[in-house]
Amino acid sequence: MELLSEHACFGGVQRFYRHDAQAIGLPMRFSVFIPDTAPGAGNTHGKRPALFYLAGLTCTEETFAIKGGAQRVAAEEGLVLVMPDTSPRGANIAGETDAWDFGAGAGFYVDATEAPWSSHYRMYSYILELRALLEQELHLDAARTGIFGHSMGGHGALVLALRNPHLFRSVSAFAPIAAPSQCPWGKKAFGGYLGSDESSWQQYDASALMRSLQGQPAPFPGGILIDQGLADKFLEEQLYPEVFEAACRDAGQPLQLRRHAGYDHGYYFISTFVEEHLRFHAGQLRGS
Ligand SMILES: N[C@@H](CCC(=O)N[C@@H](CSC=O)C(=O)NCC(=O)O)C(=O)O
Repeated sequence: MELLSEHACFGGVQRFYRHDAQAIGLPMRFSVFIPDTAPGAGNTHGKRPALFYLAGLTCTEETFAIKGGAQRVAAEEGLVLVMPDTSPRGANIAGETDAWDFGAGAGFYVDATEAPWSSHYRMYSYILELRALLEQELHLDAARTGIFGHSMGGHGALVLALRNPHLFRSVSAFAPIAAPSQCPWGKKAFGGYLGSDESSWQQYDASALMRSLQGQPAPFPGGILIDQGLADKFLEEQLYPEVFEAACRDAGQPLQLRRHAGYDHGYYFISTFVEEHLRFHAGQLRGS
């Protein structure tokens, strides 16, 4: 891991790194907030609880660090924040930067199976690789790691958590793309990255995954938290929180889906409710 820059922040440090990502086959950037750099500070047996944040379309490893306003509460709760980039960069695939909702900045946290994307666009595996890397390098506590995200990153967080509840103990989202197989963003991304066989899309669709869990114990008995603004211009066409809500109800998965009048899709909305997400995760991760 190459440290690119670091900045003192709320008694801890906000860092930016680059590393060679095996899943991607290219260098990737990510940022971390470490609440206290003293060895063993504020954590158990020298291991730090951590929270991954997956950002949305057009974002980078900087977006949440700059706009989310999360570091003060993360410092109070002793949580490491991990903020990966949202796609491979510099894959040099024709058309990669033609659209803001597909290609660069729009990796959708899936492992592409369709050429030419399949050579580098493997963001699902990349997040798991980064988690394992930082467990070693930053002494993250494997047993106390949570995940959250926004929009495309909310979709990624829900999918990564639902498929790996043994790796992520808590999950929440802001305005997630909750049923991507059914919306234009998801159809475009899944069609391009995974091909036209929609059965292969279901493994990356949080609502489909939740439906498949009916009859099994709820993977997150402490609940899933979702905040959604009602003035969000993408709500009706792209997000479908009600589909995920119904799937949770049918599967017996506790869900707090909070609908907020007047809030849109952007970082003013996220920064308003981010403290409650951090406290929610800290509470879940503190349990045994
Ligand atoms: N360029 C788009 C708007 C793109 C956008 O709103 N991106 C969101 C995530 S959307 C789903 O993943 C975002 O987080 N943007 C970063 C920010 O700083 O707000 C358009 O023209 O509408």
